[in-house]
Amino acid sequence: MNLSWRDVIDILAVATVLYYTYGLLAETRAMNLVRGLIVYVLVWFAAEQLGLTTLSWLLGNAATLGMFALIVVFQPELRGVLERLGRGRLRENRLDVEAARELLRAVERMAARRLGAIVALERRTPLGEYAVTGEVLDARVSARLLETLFTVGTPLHDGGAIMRGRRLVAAGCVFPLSERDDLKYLGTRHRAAVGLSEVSDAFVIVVSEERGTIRIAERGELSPNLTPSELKDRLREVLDEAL
Ligand SMILES: Nc1ncnc2c1ncn2[C@@H]1O[C@H](COP(=O)(O)OP(=O)(O)OP(=O)(O)O)[C@@H](O)[C@H]1O
Repeated sequence: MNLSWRDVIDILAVATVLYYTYGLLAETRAMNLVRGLIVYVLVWFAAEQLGLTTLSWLLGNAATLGMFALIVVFQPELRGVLERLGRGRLRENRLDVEAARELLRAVERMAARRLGAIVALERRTPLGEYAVTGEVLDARVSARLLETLFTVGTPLHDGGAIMRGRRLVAAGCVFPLSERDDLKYLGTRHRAAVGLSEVSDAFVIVVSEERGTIRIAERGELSPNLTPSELKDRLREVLDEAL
């Protein structure tokens, strides 16, 4: 078989598309779907090969209907992927050192003042669908801005804030609550932090109004109480640079 330069370009292009598609889907709920689809296709293929006509007819027709259902169910993810493609940014949003320092300063002060707060750092999973549940700000992050936003009695203090890189995207946002039974003893602020980290790869910082504690929710897990310097260490993982 002759391999022409066209084939080489073709193979490289397909590999690139698959690589970026994986990068976009990894850590989102769409990844479970991809695994499910692979099993579905394997069963369908086996049914065809074994001549199980009724089963393969059923799976074939269900697949056509299923495509429409998937577009409806995963509309937020699809929109997020297209938005990212449009912005030409397929990579993770990196926090910069300056924004991280401002964030740390704000969290430390809010914990000391017992201002309840919840700040989500967007990474690969787009959080645009949650940003629009609050007030879209698109402001440069500063400690004073964050502290002001979470001051009790102000219109935006209820709900969570979302950071994308060095920008404060929105505040007063409603995050999904975790349904985990073992977290039912927690209040809604902490359950919302865990809930958002279950459906995305966001790094969510929660300051408790009652206790003045700082905790992080990531990948569906809530950390124990952290000191500001422990939070700084954990932030390095998101930052990937010295703080
Ligand atoms: N779905 C949500 N998304 C974002 N923020 C939320 C959500 N639900 C509640 N909150 C925030 O949590 C606050 C209520 O916190 P609550 O006391 O129930 O929780 P908590 O986890 O015990 O927090 P704290 O320790 O600060 O009291 C609300 O005023 C609101 O600001």
